Amino acid sequence: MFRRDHPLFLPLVTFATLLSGFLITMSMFLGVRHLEHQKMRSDFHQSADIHLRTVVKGFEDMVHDLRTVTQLFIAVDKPTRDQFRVFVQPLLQRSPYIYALSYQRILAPSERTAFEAQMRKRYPDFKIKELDWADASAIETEEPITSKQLRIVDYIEPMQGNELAFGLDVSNSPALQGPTERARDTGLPSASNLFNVAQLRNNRLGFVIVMPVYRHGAVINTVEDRHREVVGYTSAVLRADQVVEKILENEGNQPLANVILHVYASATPDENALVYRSAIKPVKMVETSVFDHLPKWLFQDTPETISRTFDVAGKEWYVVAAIPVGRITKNHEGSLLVLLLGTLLSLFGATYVYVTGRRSRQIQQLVGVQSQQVRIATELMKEDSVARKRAEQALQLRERAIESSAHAIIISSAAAPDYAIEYVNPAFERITGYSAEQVIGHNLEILQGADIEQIGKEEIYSAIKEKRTGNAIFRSYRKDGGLLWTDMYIAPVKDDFDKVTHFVTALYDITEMKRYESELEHQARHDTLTGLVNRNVLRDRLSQSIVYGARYNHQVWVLFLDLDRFKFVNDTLGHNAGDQLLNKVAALLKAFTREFDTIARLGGDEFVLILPERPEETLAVNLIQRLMDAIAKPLQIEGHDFFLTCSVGVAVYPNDGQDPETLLKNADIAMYRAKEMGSNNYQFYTAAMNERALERLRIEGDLRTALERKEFVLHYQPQVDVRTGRIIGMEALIRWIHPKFGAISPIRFIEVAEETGMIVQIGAWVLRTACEFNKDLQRKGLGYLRVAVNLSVRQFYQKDLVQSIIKTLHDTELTPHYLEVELTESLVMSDVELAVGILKHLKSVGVQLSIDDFGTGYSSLAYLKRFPIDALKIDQSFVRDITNDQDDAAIVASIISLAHNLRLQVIAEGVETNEQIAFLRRQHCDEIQGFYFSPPVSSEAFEAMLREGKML
Ligand SMILES: Nc1nc2c(ncn2[C@@H]2O[C@@H]3COP(=O)(O)O[C@H]4[C@@H](O)[C@H](n5cnc6c(=O)[nH]c(N)nc65)O[C@@H]4COP(=O)(O)O[C@H]3[C@H]2O)c(=O)[nH]1
Repeated sequence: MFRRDHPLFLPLVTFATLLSGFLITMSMFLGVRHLEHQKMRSDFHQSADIHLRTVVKGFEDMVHDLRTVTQLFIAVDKPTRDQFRVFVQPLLQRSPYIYALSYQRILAPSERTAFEAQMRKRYPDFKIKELDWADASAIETEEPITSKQLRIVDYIEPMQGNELAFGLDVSNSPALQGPTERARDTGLPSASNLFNVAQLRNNRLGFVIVMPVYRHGAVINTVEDRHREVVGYTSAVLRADQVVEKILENEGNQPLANVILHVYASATPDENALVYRSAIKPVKMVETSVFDHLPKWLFQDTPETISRTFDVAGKEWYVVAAIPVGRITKNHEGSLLVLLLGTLLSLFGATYVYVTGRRSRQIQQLVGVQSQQVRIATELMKEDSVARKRAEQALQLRERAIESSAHAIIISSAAAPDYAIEYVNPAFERITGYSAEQVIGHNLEILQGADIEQIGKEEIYSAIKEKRTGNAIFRSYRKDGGLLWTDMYIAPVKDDFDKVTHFVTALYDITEMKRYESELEHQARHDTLTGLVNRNVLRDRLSQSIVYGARYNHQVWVLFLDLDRFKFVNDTLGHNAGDQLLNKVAALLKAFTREFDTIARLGGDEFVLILPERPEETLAVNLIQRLMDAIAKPLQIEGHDFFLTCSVGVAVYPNDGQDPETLLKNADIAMYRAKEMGSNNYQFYTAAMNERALERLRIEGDLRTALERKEFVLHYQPQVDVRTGRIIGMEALIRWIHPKFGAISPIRFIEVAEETGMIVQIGAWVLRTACEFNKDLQRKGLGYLRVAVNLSVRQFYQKDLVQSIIKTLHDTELTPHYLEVELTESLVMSDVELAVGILKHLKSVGVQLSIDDFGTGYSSLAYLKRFPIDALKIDQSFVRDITNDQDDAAIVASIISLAHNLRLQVIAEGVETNEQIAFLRRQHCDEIQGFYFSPPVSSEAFEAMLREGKML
């Protein structure tokens, strides 16, 4: 077009250099930027998904809690106010986002007066309240507004903060009408819209979920049955402005910095129904701007959103997560660097071309002599070669950048049908294990091996065909056959004539991410320690078994299995040993069950088995016994022999429940009953157990404060020397004087204290009080007696047991010799080596040691020799029949002679008659304790007995 000496030649060449430099830079910048954007999106989707799931799960748990409360009304006919309170308290603690749990009782107008009179017995000022629903804050008088059926908020917890709702007639509430009718007609939980809830002051918005309670035992088949039989509703009140925040807090999910979360109590994003917003700026759902016509990923500011609707007890809610608007530099350092370097190189190149061009022209003009042209030409050639060298260097730089990229980069020909690979970088060789020679000339499909049917293939082939960029995820395989998950990005490369000659492909190794993803999924369904399924899967499987059982008229057995004294293995040998034990039990259970049975671990030492009945295999009770026998076989852990037993509760579909929750709850109750019966036991669920379970709950709740409130006292039972007839010792026995239920036997609460760990404080109090009392008797000159104190399992394995006994003796100034520690036989036999060590330590302090309930456990006489003990206490079950059962008489006689051979003292417990004393005396028993001489008595009565010198 222009000759070299044309005035426009130089600017044009400079401009062309600059332009091509910019074009190359831009295309590299766009490519890298696209990859960065894809990564950012995938990170956002991952974290947003976690948040959305947490919110949805929180609402499901809330509905589940309400179902649990309703279960109380199904399980117990007309539960009392106190039962309700005890039952819901743990639920409220566990789910702090619930503002109140209540029971609304339906009353006919004629029952109103009687109901009020009944309530006044407990609440003297009680009146049914009516509310002007147009202005929820105004509570008005006792005159009824309507003569329709009433719905009174009868039980409500917690009372504090909900006083306004207590006794309120909610039958006229416009907000509750729809949900209540829906719940009544379906039997399912039903949520209201947002409205000004009465007890939430200052017109605060809230919503309520209600669930119907039908008459106990009613048969419900039709909607008419539901209308007739409904007697009330359970309900949960939630504060709109707190519920989501508390769910996130409760689940331990801190709001993520890179996600904005909005939750609406409506099916669409209605600002009036917005209940939660994690950032100040609202999320713009629709953005229209000039950028809409350009690819989205080019502009960082384009918001990403994920939204979904979910069900809250029959109401559709809407939740949206969005990515916050970020700085242009954030997450895009790579592309910006490419842009910067590219621009600099382009400018440098253009300047260089311009300067060299101008210089040569100047020379031309200056010399202007034909003869010098040769020299100038030579000069120019030299400079040209330098320029070429520089250009080569720039090219080498780019090549080196590709060579040192951490990700695999492949350049393949655009010629169909092979699209043969022409170049792979070292990262490709490292990631795939193929050398460049092994893949050059082949198609990229070499990486997929035989696994050719893959979803991403179509996208990549159409991108190649349409000559555009494409992205897909593939299961690829390394040369050694190992699975390699790859995220593949492909982009066309054009020549100077705009023709696509090659494709450049970037491969990201996402194997780790995929493994993590599948691990997460596995973890969500399995117990990490044992690999057994977890609670979520258990529910699904149980539902399936129930459907199967209903269709073929088969039973389904749900076994709730809890290991006895497992906590002590953990406490004494450490968690590692505990874990090994759980794994061994899991393996035992797996070996024991059939292919279609399900075994789940619920956490801790709790396992659940679902055993569906099959036509070829009916379920029989001896199955449970076999299972228990299998577990009872000795297990070797860290060189220790463990004799582990378990307690099993069984609930049977369809008799003991029709849904997974009820069956699991009832199997759990039955398991507790089995434990109460003395461990190593199984029990089938019966309706009566429910009452016991409630009582247990009550005891557990009150026991926490009993020590503070000084509700415990010690009674003392004398121990008498058979030869002299004198009192030589006493056993301290604890009594709980409950403010409401009166005296509660230790048999009923010691085990609960043991399980909850409260026994440690209670036991310390017993020890101190007994030592103080004994020292007091000595100071008063009433003799030097021995006081025996019972030690429970958990106390025995307590790390600082010996130190705390030494300290108590020191504080109370009692000589160690006058304290006797009683341990049960089964306690010391459970881990003989450990027990011998602790006993020796105790003995070194100077206290006396005795084995209680001797004869009931499985003592081996060989072991008995190794224990540094002073006395054996023969269990009262043998003593009871010594005068009329020859076997018992023989057992007692041999225990006495055995003990004497081992130089141990013998105390007979539960001695009630003169004949028994005569027998024991003949057998040379050393001491007796029992009602015949005296029952356990208060400290004052015991002191009086000593003063009057009572003798046998
Ligand atoms: N039928 C009959 N019974 C008699 C006779 N003489 C005494 N007894 C009762 O037999 C039990 C003896 O205590 P134990 O075997 O250690 O059994 C105790 C002990 O295992 C536990 N216990 C009591 N106090 C404590 C304590 O402070 N700490 C611990 N860890 N356990 C305690 O509770 C169990 C029951 O205690 P109690 O109800 O006080 O029951 C006491 C006592 O009242 C008799 O002639 N006939």
